[in-house]
Amino acid sequence: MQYDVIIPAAGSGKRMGADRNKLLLELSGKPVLIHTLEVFEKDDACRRILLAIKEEERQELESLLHHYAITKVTKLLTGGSERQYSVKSCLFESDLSELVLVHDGARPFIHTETIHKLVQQARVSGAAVAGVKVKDTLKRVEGSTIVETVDRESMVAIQTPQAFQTKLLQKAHEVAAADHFLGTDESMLVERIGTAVSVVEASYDNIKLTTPEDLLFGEAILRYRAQEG
Ligand SMILES: Nc1ccn([C@@H]2O[C@H](COP(=O)(O)OP(=O)(O)OP(=O)(O)O)[C@@H](O)[C@H]2O)c(=O)n1
Ligand SMILES: C[C@](O)(CO)[C@H](O)COP(=O)(O)O
Repeated sequence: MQYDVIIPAAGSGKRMGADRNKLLLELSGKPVLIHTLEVFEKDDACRRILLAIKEEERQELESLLHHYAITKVTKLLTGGSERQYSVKSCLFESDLSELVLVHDGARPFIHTETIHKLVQQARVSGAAVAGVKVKDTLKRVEGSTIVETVDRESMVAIQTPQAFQTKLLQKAHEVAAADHFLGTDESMLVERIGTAVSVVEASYDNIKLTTPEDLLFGEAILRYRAQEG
């Protein structure tokens, strides 16, 4: 089944501590965002990519898209001050596919296999998100004091992509806006309107490049994949 993907890329990367949007930093000589876009460019099931950007980066991004022959980005939309607003800026475009994925520009290592599992699941149940089992022991704290140990068997660490029937995600965003609710992912918005969201097991290497050491992990993932072919 074909899908459209919304890629929020309008952040500033404060936790990365670089002097520019972290998506423009290079991994193995190529901007992070291009690594992410290439996954969807190569996936035949992806019909088009809607990119939320910062206006001041429009020119630079347009020339990168041209240079790396990314043809599926049909529109660069102006993002917002929060990730949720950036996603929303793309979500009400005309002629969206029945199924829409949201994927962070900052997660360049997503596997096509995971994308297809999500599409398949969302087609059946309406909403499916990528996640992995938690590996660490989890504790709830107050200040620096442990209050309890959380049962990790029932915990997953949620990633993107997150796949939804488009009308469902549009409704979830409209309700969130009316309630002035701000979430850290799309699933939260869908959960709060009472729709069940399925989790599809993804990969530990689908990391989000967030803090400086993630760039080292990212280089290692690319080296490993190059060796593996
Ligand atoms: N106002 C925002 C904030 C974030 N994003 C995007 O959402 C994704 C995930 O966000 P995050 O990793 O938090 O990126 P930043 O907001 O850039 O990082 P930070 O919170 O450290 O500033 C990134 O692709 C980022 O570009 C966005 O489109 N618009
Ligand atoms: C959407 C997300 O990637 C799921 O793990 C994550 O919540 C985004 O985090 P952010 O740092 O709040 O943008």
